[in-house]
Amino acid sequence: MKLVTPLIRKGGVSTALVMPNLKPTISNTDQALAYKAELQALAPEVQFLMTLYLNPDLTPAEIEKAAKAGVVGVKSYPRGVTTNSEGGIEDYRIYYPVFEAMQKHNMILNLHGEIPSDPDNDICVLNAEERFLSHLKQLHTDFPTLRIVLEHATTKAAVEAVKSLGDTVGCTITVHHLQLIVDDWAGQCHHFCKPVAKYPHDRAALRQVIKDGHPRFFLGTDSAPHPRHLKENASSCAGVFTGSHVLPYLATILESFGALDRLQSFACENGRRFYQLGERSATAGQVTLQRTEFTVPEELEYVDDEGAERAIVPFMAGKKLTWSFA
Ligand SMILES: O=C1C[C@@H](C(=O)O)NC(=O)N1
Repeated sequence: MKLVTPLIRKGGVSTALVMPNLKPTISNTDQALAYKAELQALAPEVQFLMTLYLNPDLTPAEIEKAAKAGVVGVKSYPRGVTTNSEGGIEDYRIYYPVFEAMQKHNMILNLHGEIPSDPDNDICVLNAEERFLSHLKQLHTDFPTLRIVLEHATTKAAVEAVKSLGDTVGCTITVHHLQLIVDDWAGQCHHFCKPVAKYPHDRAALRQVIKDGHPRFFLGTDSAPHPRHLKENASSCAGVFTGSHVLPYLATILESFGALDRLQSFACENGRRFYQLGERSATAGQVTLQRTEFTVPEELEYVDDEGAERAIVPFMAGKKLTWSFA
Protein backbone atom coordinates (compact mmCIF):
# COMPACT_ATOMS: atom_id res chain seq x y z
CA MET A 1 0.00 0.00 0.00
CA LYS A 2 2.74 2.46 0.93
CA LEU A 3 4.63 1.77 -2.29
CA VAL A 4 1.83 1.70 -4.82
CA THR A 5 -0.71 4.25 -3.55
CA PRO A 6 1.50 7.29 -4.30
CA LEU A 7 2.14 5.81 -7.79
CA ILE A 8 -1.55 6.05 -8.79
CA ARG A 9 -1.31 9.73 -9.66
CA LYS A 10 2.12 9.23 -11.23
CA GLY A 11 0.50 6.68 -13.57
CA GLY A 12 -1.86 9.43 -14.73
CA VAL A 13 -4.90 8.30 -12.74
CA SER A 14 -7.04 10.58 -10.59
CA THR A 15 -9.95 8.28 -9.68
CA ALA A 16 -9.53 4.77 -8.30
CA LEU A 17 -12.13 2.14 -7.51
CA VAL A 18 -10.60 0.34 -4.54
CA MET A 19 -10.96 -3.45 -4.40
CA PRO A 20 -11.92 -5.09 -1.11
CA ASN A 21 -10.10 -8.45 -1.42
CA LEU A 22 -7.57 -7.75 1.31
CA LYS A 23 -6.65 -9.88 4.30
CA PRO A 24 -8.95 -9.40 6.14
CA THR A 25 -11.48 -8.45 3.50
CA ILE A 26 -13.13 -5.01 3.53
CA SER A 27 -16.56 -6.27 4.50
CA ASN A 28 -18.38 -3.38 6.11
CA THR A 29 -18.70 0.39 5.99
CA ASP A 30 -16.45 1.10 8.96
CA GLN A 31 -13.61 -0.94 7.47
CA ALA A 32 -14.05 0.76 4.10
CA LEU A 33 -13.90 4.23 5.66
CA ALA A 34 -10.84 3.38 7.73
CA TYR A 35 -9.08 1.98 4.66
CA LYS A 36 -10.06 5.01 2.61
CA ALA A 37 -8.52 7.32 5.23
CA GLU A 38 -5.22 5.40 5.03
CA LEU A 39 -5.17 5.61 1.23
CA GLN A 40 -6.18 9.25 1.20
CA ALA A 41 -3.30 10.10 3.55
CA LEU A 42 -0.87 8.51 1.08
CA ALA A 43 -2.43 10.13 -2.01
CA PRO A 44 -4.50 13.18 -1.03
CA GLU A 45 -5.09 14.21 -4.65
CA VAL A 46 -6.69 10.91 -5.73
CA GLN A 47 -10.43 10.30 -5.53
CA PHE A 48 -10.88 6.88 -3.88
CA LEU A 49 -14.18 5.11 -4.51
CA MET A 50 -14.66 2.32 -2.02
CA THR A 51 -16.22 -1.13 -2.40
CA LEU A 52 -17.34 -3.80 0.06
CA TYR A 53 -16.65 -7.51 -0.29
CA LEU A 54 -19.90 -9.38 -0.89
CA ASN A 55 -20.23 -11.64 2.14
CA PRO A 56 -22.96 -13.34 4.18
CA ASP A 57 -22.83 -10.73 6.97
CA LEU A 58 -23.85 -7.95 4.62
CA THR A 59 -27.42 -6.86 5.39
CA PRO A 60 -29.77 -4.38 3.68
CA ALA A 61 -29.25 -2.08 6.69
CA GLU A 62 -25.48 -2.19 6.18
CA ILE A 63 -25.99 -1.40 2.50
CA GLU A 64 -28.00 1.66 3.42
CA LYS A 65 -25.27 2.72 5.86
CA ALA A 66 -22.60 2.16 3.20
CA ALA A 67 -24.48 4.11 0.55
CA LYS A 68 -25.01 7.02 2.93
CA ALA A 69 -21.28 6.97 3.76
CA GLY A 70 -20.41 7.24 0.07
CA VAL A 71 -19.28 3.65 -0.54
CA VAL A 72 -20.03 3.16 -4.23
CA GLY A 73 -20.05 -0.56 -4.82
CA VAL A 74 -20.06 -4.15 -3.64
CA LYS A 75 -17.67 -6.58 -5.30
CA SER A 76 -18.60 -10.18 -5.79
CA TYR A 77 -15.88 -12.84 -5.97
CA PRO A 78 -16.97 -16.38 -6.78
CA ARG A 79 -15.33 -18.70 -4.27
CA GLY A 80 -11.72 -19.61 -4.93
CA VAL A 81 -11.27 -17.99 -8.34
CA THR A 82 -8.69 -15.35 -7.48
CA THR A 83 -6.65 -13.52 -4.80
CA ASN A 84 -8.26 -13.76 -1.34
CA SER A 85 -11.54 -15.19 -2.62
CA GLU A 86 -11.72 -18.12 -0.18
CA GLY A 87 -14.71 -16.35 1.43
CA GLY A 88 -16.31 -15.72 -1.94
CA ILE A 89 -19.84 -16.48 -2.92
CA GLU A 90 -21.34 -19.77 -4.05
CA ASP A 91 -24.94 -18.79 -4.69
CA TYR A 92 -26.22 -15.39 -5.84
CA ARG A 93 -29.81 -16.01 -4.70
CA ILE A 94 -28.99 -15.74 -1.01
CA TYR A 95 -27.81 -12.18 -1.73
CA TYR A 96 -31.01 -11.03 -3.39
CA PRO A 97 -32.11 -8.92 -0.38
CA VAL A 98 -28.69 -7.23 -0.49
CA PHE A 99 -28.98 -6.61 -4.24
CA GLU A 100 -32.49 -5.23 -3.69
CA ALA A 101 -31.10 -2.75 -1.16
CA MET A 102 -28.22 -1.86 -3.48
CA GLN A 103 -30.67 -1.21 -6.30
CA LYS A 104 -32.73 1.01 -3.98
CA HIS A 105 -29.69 2.99 -2.79
CA ASN A 106 -28.10 3.27 -6.24
CA MET A 107 -24.98 1.25 -5.42
CA ILE A 108 -23.04 -0.66 -8.05
CA LEU A 109 -22.54 -4.41 -8.16
CA ASN A 110 -19.01 -5.18 -9.38
CA LEU A 111 -18.72 -8.72 -10.64
CA HIS A 112 -15.63 -10.87 -10.92
CA GLY A 113 -17.10 -12.84 -13.81
CA GLU A 114 -15.81 -16.39 -13.53
CA ILE A 115 -17.22 -19.58 -12.16
CA PRO A 116 -14.93 -21.86 -10.17
CA SER A 117 -13.01 -24.54 -12.07
CA ASP A 118 -14.75 -27.91 -12.04
CA PRO A 119 -12.89 -30.57 -14.04
CA ASP A 120 -15.81 -33.02 -13.75
CA ASN A 121 -17.93 -30.53 -15.69
CA ASP A 122 -15.20 -29.45 -18.12
CA ILE A 123 -14.81 -26.03 -16.51
CA CYS A 124 -11.34 -24.51 -16.32
CA VAL A 125 -9.76 -21.07 -16.53
CA LEU A 126 -10.31 -20.91 -20.29
CA ASN A 127 -14.11 -21.17 -20.22
CA ALA A 128 -14.81 -19.94 -16.67
CA GLU A 129 -15.79 -16.45 -17.83
CA GLU A 130 -18.02 -17.56 -20.67
CA ARG A 131 -19.84 -19.96 -18.32
CA PHE A 132 -20.40 -17.10 -15.89
CA LEU A 133 -22.34 -14.97 -18.35
CA SER A 134 -25.69 -16.65 -17.66
CA HIS A 135 -25.37 -15.34 -14.07
CA LEU A 136 -24.79 -11.83 -15.36
CA LYS A 137 -27.87 -12.04 -17.57
CA GLN A 138 -29.99 -13.43 -14.75
CA LEU A 139 -28.90 -10.71 -12.30
CA HIS A 140 -29.67 -8.02 -14.86
CA THR A 141 -33.11 -9.55 -15.55
CA ASP A 142 -33.93 -9.76 -11.84
CA PHE A 143 -32.53 -6.30 -10.97
CA PRO A 144 -32.99 -4.23 -14.12
CA THR A 145 -32.17 -0.88 -12.50
CA LEU A 146 -29.22 -2.14 -10.45
CA ARG A 147 -26.03 -0.90 -12.08
CA ILE A 148 -23.76 -3.87 -12.68
CA VAL A 149 -20.18 -3.86 -13.94
CA LEU A 150 -18.67 -6.99 -15.42
CA GLU A 151 -15.07 -6.45 -14.38
CA HIS A 152 -11.97 -7.18 -16.46
CA ALA A 153 -13.68 -8.90 -19.38
CA THR A 154 -11.45 -11.19 -21.41
CA THR A 155 -13.68 -12.86 -24.01
CA LYS A 156 -15.62 -12.15 -27.16
CA ALA A 157 -18.57 -13.86 -25.46
CA ALA A 158 -18.45 -11.35 -22.59
CA VAL A 159 -18.27 -8.39 -24.96
CA GLU A 160 -21.28 -9.67 -26.88
CA ALA A 161 -23.22 -10.40 -23.69
CA VAL A 162 -22.67 -6.90 -22.28
CA LYS A 163 -23.56 -5.27 -25.59
CA SER A 164 -26.82 -7.24 -25.65
CA LEU A 165 -27.87 -6.05 -22.16
CA GLY A 166 -29.40 -2.78 -21.02
CA ASP A 167 -27.85 0.54 -20.10
CA THR A 168 -27.41 -0.44 -16.45
CA VAL A 169 -24.73 -2.99 -17.38
CA GLY A 170 -21.18 -1.75 -17.94
CA CYS A 171 -17.92 -3.56 -18.52
CA THR A 172 -14.29 -2.85 -17.72
CA ILE A 173 -11.29 -3.90 -19.76
CA THR A 174 -7.77 -3.87 -18.35
CA VAL A 175 -4.61 -2.59 -20.02
CA HIS A 176 -3.00 -6.02 -19.88
CA HIS A 177 -5.92 -7.92 -21.41
CA LEU A 178 -5.63 -5.64 -24.44
CA GLN A 179 -2.10 -6.91 -24.91
CA LEU A 180 -1.85 -10.51 -23.70
CA ILE A 181 -3.13 -13.85 -25.04
CA VAL A 182 -2.78 -17.38 -23.64
CA ASP A 183 0.72 -17.84 -25.06
CA ASP A 184 1.94 -14.88 -23.03
CA TRP A 185 1.04 -16.22 -19.59
CA ALA A 186 1.53 -19.97 -20.10
CA GLY A 187 5.01 -20.27 -18.55
CA GLN A 188 5.30 -16.53 -17.71
CA CYS A 189 4.24 -16.00 -14.10
CA HIS A 190 4.30 -12.20 -14.33
CA HIS A 191 1.51 -12.34 -16.91
CA PHE A 192 -0.65 -14.69 -14.87
CA CYS A 193 -3.84 -13.02 -13.72
CA LYS A 194 -7.50 -13.88 -13.31
CA PRO A 195 -9.37 -14.12 -15.51
CA VAL A 196 -6.47 -15.35 -17.65
CA ALA A 197 -5.91 -13.71 -21.03
CA LYS A 198 -7.67 -15.77 -23.71
CA TYR A 199 -7.49 -16.41 -27.46
CA PRO A 200 -6.43 -13.97 -30.17
CA HIS A 201 -10.06 -13.66 -31.32
CA ASP A 202 -11.07 -12.71 -27.77
CA ARG A 203 -8.41 -10.01 -27.57
CA ALA A 204 -9.57 -8.81 -30.99
CA ALA A 205 -13.13 -8.44 -29.65
CA LEU A 206 -11.89 -6.38 -26.65
CA ARG A 207 -9.94 -4.16 -29.00
CA GLN A 208 -12.82 -3.81 -31.45
CA VAL A 209 -15.38 -2.72 -28.87
CA ILE A 210 -13.00 0.08 -27.85
CA LYS A 211 -12.41 1.04 -31.48
CA ASP A 212 -16.18 1.17 -31.90
CA GLY A 213 -16.33 3.62 -28.99
CA HIS A 214 -19.04 1.67 -27.19
CA PRO A 215 -20.09 3.91 -24.27
CA ARG A 216 -20.58 1.14 -21.68
CA PHE A 217 -17.02 -0.22 -21.97
CA PHE A 218 -14.35 1.58 -19.97
CA LEU A 219 -10.93 1.23 -18.41
CA GLY A 220 -10.62 -0.69 -15.16
CA THR A 221 -7.02 -1.68 -14.58
CA ASP A 222 -7.35 -4.43 -11.97
CA SER A 223 -3.81 -3.37 -11.18
CA ALA A 224 -2.62 -5.96 -8.64
CA PRO A 225 0.74 -5.40 -6.95
CA HIS A 226 2.13 -8.75 -5.83
CA PRO A 227 5.76 -9.04 -4.74
CA ARG A 228 8.20 -10.71 -7.13
CA HIS A 229 9.02 -13.57 -4.74
CA LEU A 230 5.35 -14.56 -4.52
CA LYS A 231 4.71 -14.22 -8.25
CA GLU A 232 7.73 -16.40 -9.00
CA ASN A 233 7.18 -19.06 -6.36
CA ALA A 234 3.44 -19.43 -5.81
CA SER A 235 1.78 -20.80 -8.94
CA SER A 236 -1.59 -19.32 -8.04
CA CYS A 237 -0.43 -15.73 -7.42
CA ALA A 238 -2.67 -13.89 -9.86
CA GLY A 239 -2.28 -10.28 -10.85
CA VAL A 240 -0.52 -7.85 -13.18
CA PHE A 241 0.72 -4.52 -11.88
CA THR A 242 0.01 -1.62 -14.25
CA GLY A 243 -0.74 1.12 -11.71
CA SER A 244 2.57 2.95 -12.01
CA HIS A 245 2.29 3.69 -15.76
CA VAL A 246 -1.36 3.26 -16.69
CA LEU A 247 -1.65 5.96 -19.34
CA PRO A 248 1.69 5.39 -21.12
CA TYR A 249 0.79 1.68 -21.40
CA LEU A 250 -2.68 2.46 -22.62
CA ALA A 251 -1.61 5.03 -25.21
CA THR A 252 1.06 2.66 -26.53
CA ILE A 253 -1.29 -0.31 -26.77
CA LEU A 254 -4.28 1.61 -28.16
CA GLU A 255 -2.08 3.12 -30.84
CA SER A 256 -0.77 -0.34 -31.77
CA PHE A 257 -4.25 -1.31 -32.93
CA GLY A 258 -5.40 2.04 -34.26
CA ALA A 259 -7.53 3.22 -31.33
CA LEU A 260 -5.51 6.09 -29.90
CA ASP A 261 -8.41 8.43 -30.64
CA ARG A 262 -10.47 6.46 -28.09
CA LEU A 263 -8.04 7.03 -25.21
CA GLN A 264 -9.98 9.85 -23.60
CA SER A 265 -13.47 8.35 -23.84
CA PHE A 266 -12.34 4.85 -22.80
CA ALA A 267 -10.08 5.94 -19.93
CA CYS A 268 -11.66 9.17 -18.69
CA GLU A 269 -15.28 9.58 -19.74
CA ASN A 270 -17.27 6.36 -20.11
CA GLY A 271 -16.53 5.12 -16.60
CA ARG A 272 -17.20 8.47 -14.97
CA ARG A 273 -20.55 8.64 -16.76
CA PHE A 274 -21.53 5.11 -15.72
CA TYR A 275 -20.51 5.86 -12.12
CA GLN A 276 -22.46 9.14 -12.23
CA LEU A 277 -19.42 11.03 -10.99
CA GLY A 278 -20.34 14.19 -12.79
CA GLU A 279 -18.28 16.36 -15.08
CA ARG A 280 -14.76 17.26 -14.14
CA SER A 281 -13.51 20.77 -14.53
CA ALA A 282 -11.52 21.13 -17.74
CA THR A 283 -8.15 20.76 -16.07
CA ALA A 284 -8.72 18.67 -12.93
CA GLY A 285 -6.51 15.61 -13.03
CA GLN A 286 -5.33 16.51 -16.51
CA VAL A 287 -2.07 14.99 -17.72
CA THR A 288 -0.15 15.44 -20.95
CA LEU A 289 1.33 12.52 -22.85
CA GLN A 290 4.03 12.84 -25.46
CA ARG A 291 5.30 10.47 -28.09
CA THR A 292 8.67 9.88 -26.48
CA GLU A 293 10.10 6.42 -25.91
CA PHE A 294 10.17 5.28 -22.35
CA THR A 295 11.55 2.08 -20.83
CA VAL A 296 9.44 0.50 -18.08
CA PRO A 297 11.56 -0.13 -14.95
CA GLU A 298 12.65 -3.74 -14.33
CA GLU A 299 11.23 -3.59 -10.82
CA LEU A 300 9.99 -1.26 -8.10
CA GLU A 301 11.81 -1.87 -4.84
CA TYR A 302 10.49 -1.50 -1.33
CA VAL A 303 11.12 -2.73 2.21
CA ASP A 304 8.26 -4.71 3.69
CA ASP A 305 6.87 -4.45 7.23
CA GLU A 306 9.30 -7.17 8.41
CA GLY A 307 12.26 -5.23 7.02
CA ALA A 308 12.86 -7.54 4.02
CA GLU A 309 13.90 -6.02 0.69
CA ARG A 310 11.20 -6.78 -1.85
CA ALA A 311 10.21 -5.72 -5.33
CA ILE A 312 7.19 -5.55 -7.60
CA VAL A 313 7.68 -6.28 -11.28
CA PRO A 314 5.54 -3.92 -13.37
CA PHE A 315 3.81 -4.99 -16.57
CA MET A 316 6.19 -4.98 -19.58
CA ALA A 317 9.21 -4.57 -17.28
CA GLY A 318 12.27 -3.53 -19.26
CA LYS A 319 10.19 -3.02 -22.44
CA LYS A 320 9.91 0.20 -24.41
CA LEU A 321 6.67 2.17 -24.56
CA THR A 322 6.12 4.68 -27.32
CA TRP A 323 4.36 7.20 -25.07
CA SER A 324 5.40 8.85 -21.82
CA PHE A 325 4.35 11.81 -19.70
CA ALA A 326 5.39 15.25 -20.94
O1 LIG B 1 -9.42 -10.62 -9.92
C1 LIG B 1 -8.23 -10.51 -9.73
C2 LIG B 1 -7.72 -10.03 -8.43
C3 LIG B 1 -6.34 -9.53 -8.55
C4 LIG B 1 -5.70 -9.39 -7.18
O2 LIG B 1 -4.62 -9.92 -6.98
O3 LIG B 1 -6.31 -8.78 -6.32
N1 LIG B 1 -5.54 -10.31 -9.41
C5 LIG B 1 -6.05 -10.84 -10.52
O4 LIG B 1 -5.32 -11.33 -11.38
N2 LIG B 1 -7.38 -10.88 -10.69
